[in-house]
Amino acid sequence: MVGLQRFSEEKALVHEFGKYIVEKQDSALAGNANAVFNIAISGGSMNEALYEGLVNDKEIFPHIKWPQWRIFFCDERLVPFEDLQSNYGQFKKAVLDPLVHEDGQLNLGPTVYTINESLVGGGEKANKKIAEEYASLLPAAFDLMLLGCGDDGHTCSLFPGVEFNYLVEEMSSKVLWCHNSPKPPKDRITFTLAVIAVAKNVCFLARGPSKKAIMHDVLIVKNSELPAVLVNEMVGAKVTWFLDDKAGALVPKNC
Ligand SMILES: O=C(O)[C@H](O)[C@@H](O)[C@H](O)[C@H](O)COP(=O)(O)O
Repeated sequence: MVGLQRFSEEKALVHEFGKYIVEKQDSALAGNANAVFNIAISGGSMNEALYEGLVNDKEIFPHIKWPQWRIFFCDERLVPFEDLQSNYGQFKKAVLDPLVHEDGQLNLGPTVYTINESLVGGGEKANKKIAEEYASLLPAAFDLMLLGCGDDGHTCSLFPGVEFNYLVEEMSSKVLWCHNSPKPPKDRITFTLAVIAVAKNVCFLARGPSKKAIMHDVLIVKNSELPAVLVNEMVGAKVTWFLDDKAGALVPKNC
């Protein structure tokens, strides 16, 4: 059974989302000054929530131990970092750049693990190498994984449909090259379910009316053809969903 947090106010949602992340940080770092917090993040609307809930929230910001953070991307588009489609590029603009001088001080940043940009555009062999190299950087288990859910039920770049079974069914590799993403760009890398399955905590964030139907399919119908449902089934009690009322309009509040 997954956890569900519901909000009618966006401000309350991002604040509680920030609090949840700090709680997971604190348990990862507890009692060990040399410990690190391994966190994996998704692209899209996640960036704005991370900025609002962590950097721009005056109550949360002082509790974040940025130098101990190790940040990875659950999926990445195989484009140069300055391309608007790059998840790292977007995260840098939305979170890392404002973080540097937030609160009138110099904040020593987290360590951020990107794909090897020098291999981008190198064709099939290079794309597979990007995935392999990225897999070799991953920790044995993430302390926290922050996921989004597309309107079609995809998460990371694990899409529903038989043509994507090669991604969803792979359990022996941690990161794969996705060569046929239905959302541009078609070339990406993605974590596999093998990485998600061993994460200590998994958190989904879904906001806005475009998520209404899919949230019903994921949380009520539990259609197991949807990758987001596979995550719920595999990770169970370690999963928490943060939903606003628009996304959760068809999900009863007490479910
Ligand atoms: O790179 C990506 O495309 C994302 O990592 C992807 O899995 C995202 O999380 C969902 O598409 C939801 O995105 P939104 O929250 O923007 O709807």
